[in-house]
Amino acid sequence: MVNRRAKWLTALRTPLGAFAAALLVLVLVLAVLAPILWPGQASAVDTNAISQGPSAAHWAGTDELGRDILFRVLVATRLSIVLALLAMVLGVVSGLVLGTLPSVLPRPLGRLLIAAVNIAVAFPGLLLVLFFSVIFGVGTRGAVFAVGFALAPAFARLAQTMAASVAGRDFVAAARVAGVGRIRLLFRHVLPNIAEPLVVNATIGAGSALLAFSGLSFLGIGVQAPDYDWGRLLGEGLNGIYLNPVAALAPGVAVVLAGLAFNLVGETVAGVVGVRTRARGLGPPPVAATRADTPAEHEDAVLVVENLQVAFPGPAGWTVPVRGVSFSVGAGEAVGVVGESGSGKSLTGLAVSRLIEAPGVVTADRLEFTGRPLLTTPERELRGLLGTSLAMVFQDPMTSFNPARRIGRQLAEVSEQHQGLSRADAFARAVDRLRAVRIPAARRRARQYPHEFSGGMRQRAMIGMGLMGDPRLIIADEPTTALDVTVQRQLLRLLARTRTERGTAIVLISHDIAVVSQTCERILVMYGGRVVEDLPSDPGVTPRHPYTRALLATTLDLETDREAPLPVIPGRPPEPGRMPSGCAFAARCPAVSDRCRTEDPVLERVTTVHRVACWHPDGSPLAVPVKEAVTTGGGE
Ligand SMILES: Nc1ncnc2c1ncn2[C@@H]1O[C@H](COP(=O)(O)OP(=O)(O)OP(=O)(O)O)[C@@H](O)[C@H]1O
Repeated sequence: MVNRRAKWLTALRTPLGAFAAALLVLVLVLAVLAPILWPGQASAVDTNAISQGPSAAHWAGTDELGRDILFRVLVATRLSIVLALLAMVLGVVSGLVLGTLPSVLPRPLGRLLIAAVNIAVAFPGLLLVLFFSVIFGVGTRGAVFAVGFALAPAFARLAQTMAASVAGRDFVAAARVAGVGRIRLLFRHVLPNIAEPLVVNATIGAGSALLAFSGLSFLGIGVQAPDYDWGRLLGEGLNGIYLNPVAALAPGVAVVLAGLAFNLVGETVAGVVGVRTRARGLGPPPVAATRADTPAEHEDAVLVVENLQVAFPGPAGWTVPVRGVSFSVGAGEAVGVVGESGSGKSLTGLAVSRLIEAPGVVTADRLEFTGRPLLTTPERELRGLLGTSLAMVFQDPMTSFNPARRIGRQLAEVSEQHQGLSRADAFARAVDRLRAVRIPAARRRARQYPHEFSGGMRQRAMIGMGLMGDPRLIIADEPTTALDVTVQRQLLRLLARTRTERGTAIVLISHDIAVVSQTCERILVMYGGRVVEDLPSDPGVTPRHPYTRALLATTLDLETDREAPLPVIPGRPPEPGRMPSGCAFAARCPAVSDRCRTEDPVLERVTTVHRVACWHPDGSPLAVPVKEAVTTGGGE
């Protein structure tokens, strides 16, 4: 709620938002007050001042009965706006009914309705208005119906498309399974989720209704005398345009300004409800304080990350979910990144792959991949480098591929783009890579679409896509989370084999320390956007940070007592926007001291291969190394 209010205030503070709001308020105030304040002036006939041009007494001149045109334009605001709004409401309501009925009606009827709407949308709007005004007859009521129904097909189409996209979502399927009826489904689950874009379009639609209505009145088939709206005044003004051009100009300007007010307000509302918060007005992102973390050293590092920070603008200021992460990955090394949800693991992986989009801001003292600085290398060069040398495997195998393209072609695209291979050669290479990741009948499979692959096969194909180039590093972000244990094990084995065969380094991001310790020789433990421990998974090295020990203590194994309650780490990680000034883990740490609450520990070397960020790293260390503490999980 606070977020939404802050967004509105930010939108209103932009020049466009402020102008739109001021214009709309002016139009609405005039619509309410003008007919109350100046009814006499607008209808007073002055036979001594017939069809005059602008003068001190009549700023916009007079009409053929000597009535003051400016006052008439001001008084006509109410009727023009009310009729436009009525037509808009009619259009939105009938559009919504037409657009959502297909999801409630039996399928054949629904299809018929969709076809009818599609045909109606194909007609130009003006033609529809004229068609309906012939049906509903001349006059104000007929014009409201004509404009309203002419607007309906566009809204129906919009509602249909949006309702269809919501209807495919999991929560609607869940409600359906739970036995929720179609109509209830529509009102409870579908409509609330499409309301915001519809409101935005309705606001913009009011501008169109105003224009269409003025057009009808101008043609003489809308508002009839003695009533008058802007369209009618425009028509009358045009009759005497050689005597007094301002008589036509004044209502024309009114139509344009009011139409603009509705359209601009619609755009502003769209910005608030649909578009990401912009960084504007927040000031520059916070500069990462240089941390005294001891760098991890590698002579042959593929990846060097020093003091990496990722910040996002929010309504209440910048949030910094990754706050000074430093590590390096040696050639052919497998490094695991573990931590609870929200610790900044994925953002670290995305920042390295340059996949953090604006308004997110990535800064680092050093961010180098194969010796090339990622933050300063030009975009074109970077695309080539990352396209061939870095592979990314994401968590959700369903969404990793474009559902509309064959797998083989998607793989081949990499070689066509970056290695200049011909279409046929690139496809042959794709088949070869699918074979390398053990996809059976690779040639046939390459011609299939992603939905024809199982989850595990899709993940393999994703790794195959990474192998189209000559990857020096594979970043796999929770690659096995959506897979069952057997497939998970196969995939980890494939990653390990790729590493030994090709010397590819691997960064494996996972919340599961068991998975990571089986696959990687080094583990980075992240908490609150920082690396709190960097240790080998070797037997012989015992974890020192209380958080690493807590993570290990929550790992289940075959000997876990099934009767005892599941082990958990008490408390919750801090929100990125509410980091304490001391150690982020202090509130949950069993070994906490006063110093932990006020001073943030840096990552210090305890041995040549082990770094830890803790004021009390020696307090009751775990008796066993990570690999021994974890007795189950995917193995090679
Ligand atoms: N685009 C964004 N804008 C603002 N905050 C974001 C954005 N993306 C992520 N965050 C925040 O950054 C924090 C870290 O996110 P990240 O996805 O890196 O966590 P994670 O450790 O990978 O957790 P998980 O395992 O749940 O994916 C989270 O608290 C998240 O809310």
